[in-house]
Amino acid sequence: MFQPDLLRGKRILVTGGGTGLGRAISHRFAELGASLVLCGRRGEVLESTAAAIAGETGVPVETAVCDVRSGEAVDAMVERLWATAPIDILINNAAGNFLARTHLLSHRAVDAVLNTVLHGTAYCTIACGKRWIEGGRPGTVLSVLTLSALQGAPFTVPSAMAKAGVLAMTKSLAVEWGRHGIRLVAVAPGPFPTPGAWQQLMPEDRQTAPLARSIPLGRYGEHAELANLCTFLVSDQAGYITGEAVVIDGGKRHLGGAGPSDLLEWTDEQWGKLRS
Ligand SMILES: CCCCCCCCCCC/C=C/C(=O)SCCNC(=O)CCNC(=O)[C@H](O)C(C)(C)COP(=O)(O)OP(=O)(O)OC[C@H]1O[C@@H](n2cnc3c(N)ncnc32)[C@H](O)[C@@H]1OP(=O)(O)O
Ligand SMILES: NC(=O)C1=CN([C@@H]2O[C@H](COP(=O)(O)OP(=O)(O)OC[C@H]3O[C@@H](n4cnc5c(N)ncnc54)[C@H](OP(=O)(O)O)[C@@H]3O)[C@@H](O)[C@H]2O)C=CC1
Repeated sequence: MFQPDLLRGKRILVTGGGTGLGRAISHRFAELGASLVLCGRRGEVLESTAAAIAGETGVPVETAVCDVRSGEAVDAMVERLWATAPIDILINNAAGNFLARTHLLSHRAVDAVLNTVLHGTAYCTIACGKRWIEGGRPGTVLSVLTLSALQGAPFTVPSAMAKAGVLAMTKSLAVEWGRHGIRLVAVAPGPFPTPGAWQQLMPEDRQTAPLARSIPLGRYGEHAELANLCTFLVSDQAGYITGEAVVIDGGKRHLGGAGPSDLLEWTDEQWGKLRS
């Protein structure tokens, strides 16, 4: 589907690259020749993923233990990485989220999500952006949003707020940094099962709802589908796309326009009865 060397020569930093979607995206980048740096808080998780990806693809995979909630830690990580070679592409994927009734959230609970998703993304983006601009180098930032950035999401309000902020950053910096050859793009996925997201957001009680009610294509996303979209967006083939967020959700976002979703499961008999 892609040229096998599409990302050769690109050095890519993936936050949250040790697990879930970050891992799947990283794996695809490596298959296409990119060299990788995977960042996260847990060194052993990063090492295990890096070894697996390097073993399967033969490309170098570095790791960087860093809590993106700390601006100082992010600056130190990026400074250290740049000392070896500049990063060409940043993937803002690290996130925290949980289901909760918003009026009961403590300040620390709100901060745990906002600091990771909104502040962490800003710290990583600015740390790379300033080095690209000062060094006269082009760069690309891809941020992983959620559908909630576009349409809100009850019971995961700090995440929706933070991701909406990241979308605003994407559009704003596309304009401010465009003349430096820096592109900012985003993806807004619907549900893609991962252990991390399912543990936080899909308790057993929620897993019985029929998929067809909430996703027009009737299935969850596959990791490879998201990874391929990200690959295209960060590649030079997408060099004229900036400030955009691409939704990848099996049509979930448009369900509201289809009317009440229970109608999707009506039988011919039910429709016949209505007509008569
Ligand atoms: C077809 C049907 C569709 C259904 C939809 C399916 C889902 C679709 C996907 C939607 C989009 C997904 C977005 C995602 O981001 S998924 C990513 C999930 N991954 C993670 O969250 C991994 C990282 N997460 C964490 O590290 C933690 O969860 C946390 C964010 C909480 C941060 O951890 P940390 O160790 O720093 O924080 P603490 O545990 O010390 O907690 C800090 C305060 O937060 C309070 N807290 C924690 N959890 C909860 C909770 N569940 N409810 C309320 N409050 C919570 C905690 O008590 C601390 O506050 P206090 O000190 O005041 O007690
Ligand atoms: N799965 C889904 O259905 C959807 C996911 N998304 C988005 O996709 C991305 C990946 O989610 P997913 O793979 O499902 O979930 P995961 O829980 O697997 O991924 C979250 C990653 O972020 C890292 N991380 C969390 N907090 C920090 C921090 N403070 N500093 C550095 N790294 C951190 C975690 O590693 P560690 O704990 O070691 O730090 C982990 O690798 C997120 O941005 C999420 O919002 C969007 C829509 C749908």
